[in-house]
Amino acid sequence: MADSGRLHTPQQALASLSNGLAPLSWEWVALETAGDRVLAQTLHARHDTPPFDNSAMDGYALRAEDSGRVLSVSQRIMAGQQAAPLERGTCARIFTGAPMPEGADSVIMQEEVEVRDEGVFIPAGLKVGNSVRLQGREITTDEVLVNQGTRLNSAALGFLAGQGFDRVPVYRKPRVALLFTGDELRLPGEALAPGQIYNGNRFMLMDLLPRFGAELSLVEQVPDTLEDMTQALARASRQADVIVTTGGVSVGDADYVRRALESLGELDLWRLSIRPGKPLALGHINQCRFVGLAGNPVSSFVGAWLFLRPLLGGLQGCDEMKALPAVTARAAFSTETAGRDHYMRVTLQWEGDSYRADAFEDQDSSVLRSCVAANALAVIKSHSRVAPGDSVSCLLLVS
Ligand SMILES: Nc1nc2c(c(=O)[nH]1)N[C@H]1C(S)=C(S)[C@@H](COP(=O)(O)OP(=O)(O)OC[C@H]3O[C@@H](n4cnc5c(N)ncnc54)[C@H](O)[C@@H]3O)O[C@H]1N2
Ligand code: MOO
Repeated sequence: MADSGRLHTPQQALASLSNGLAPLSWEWVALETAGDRVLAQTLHARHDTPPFDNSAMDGYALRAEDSGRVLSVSQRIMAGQQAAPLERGTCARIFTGAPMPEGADSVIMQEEVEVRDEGVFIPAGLKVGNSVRLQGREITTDEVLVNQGTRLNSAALGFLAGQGFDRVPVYRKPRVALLFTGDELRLPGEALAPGQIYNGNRFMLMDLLPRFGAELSLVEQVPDTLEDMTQALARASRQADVIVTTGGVSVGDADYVRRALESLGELDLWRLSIRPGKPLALGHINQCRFVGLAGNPVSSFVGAWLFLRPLLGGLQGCDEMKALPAVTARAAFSTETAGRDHYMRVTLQWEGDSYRADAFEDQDSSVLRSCVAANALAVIKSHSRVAPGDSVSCLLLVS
């Protein structure tokens, strides 16, 4: 049972989440579907890249020692063609990416030569290796290509394709059950009765969690009773790796989530010294992890970035997702914090030599509008003051 009297630090929450955290099983997937997946094995180069010496320019291939003379053109080599050995005392017309003919050791680009009736005049002083991309320049056979634990970005996909990989071993996506509490919630498209609101968190989290690698296995609205919540958690824990709830983790009369969790598994930690998102609850039901996000939309949004991203990253074997990248910016706002660290939603703009951080004026945890233009969270420590121009640390919201 978690100590309900004190507030925990975000570091304690992250430590609790990383307890026993290990990647799930892995699978082969087609390269075209592997974007943002995490590599489950280190891959090695199958061949040299580039696989043959080739020209970096459109021009003429020759022996550098022949420069300073007029050379006749003995062959023409396009990319994709095979070259014949270069005849002595001649040059070859060559194009970017075309294989170097055996015997040639340099390329001169066409803008630098003079084409005459009797041949091509090559100015003197050409250096061996000029404008030649040597075989294996990028990588050689058996060298490490991409390390296990790398999240495959677009460049990695192109690089792997360049090595002929058409499928790759990646960690399985964590299955996430997303449960919403709050009898006041309706779906867009339905009419609102007095007192009701639309379930914004549903759309926010259904978009955000897959960006962190989640596969949503269940998305459900749970009626605000202890029995319904207990049944929903039990069902979800049998099919998901992670259960995420929003709302119902504070101290209100309808806040059943913690009690339901404790009847089935364990509450590991509750309540953080942060704003927004104080009532965050962490726990588990058998092997299934539980993250209870506070219901206020901004609390859910910030909690997902700070805690679900590293958890889902850990389940996918991705160290890079342990922490958000940080930059220092100049505040374009003033604020004063009380007893909790404040994660303010800010818009960073590069101003030539530094970042400027603008904060949406209303930073209340119910105002999701404050997140719409935000690309970072400025972390303002408890009991501190920030004035315009002060340096603030900002966590970048990159998924
Ligand atoms: N007496 C106290 N009251 C509250 C405390 C406290 O310490 N003592 N903490 C406050 C803080 S801080 C937060 S944050 C909220 C979080 O409470 P819950 O996690 O129990 O969330 P709910 O009460 O269910 O909802 C809060 C708020 O958010 C709206 N909501 C909920 N779900 C959604 C959704 N899916 N989409 C859009 N909006 C949603 C809900 O209608 C409420 O307005 O508790 C404070 N209270
Ligand atoms: O912890 Mo709450 O999100 O500050 O309103």
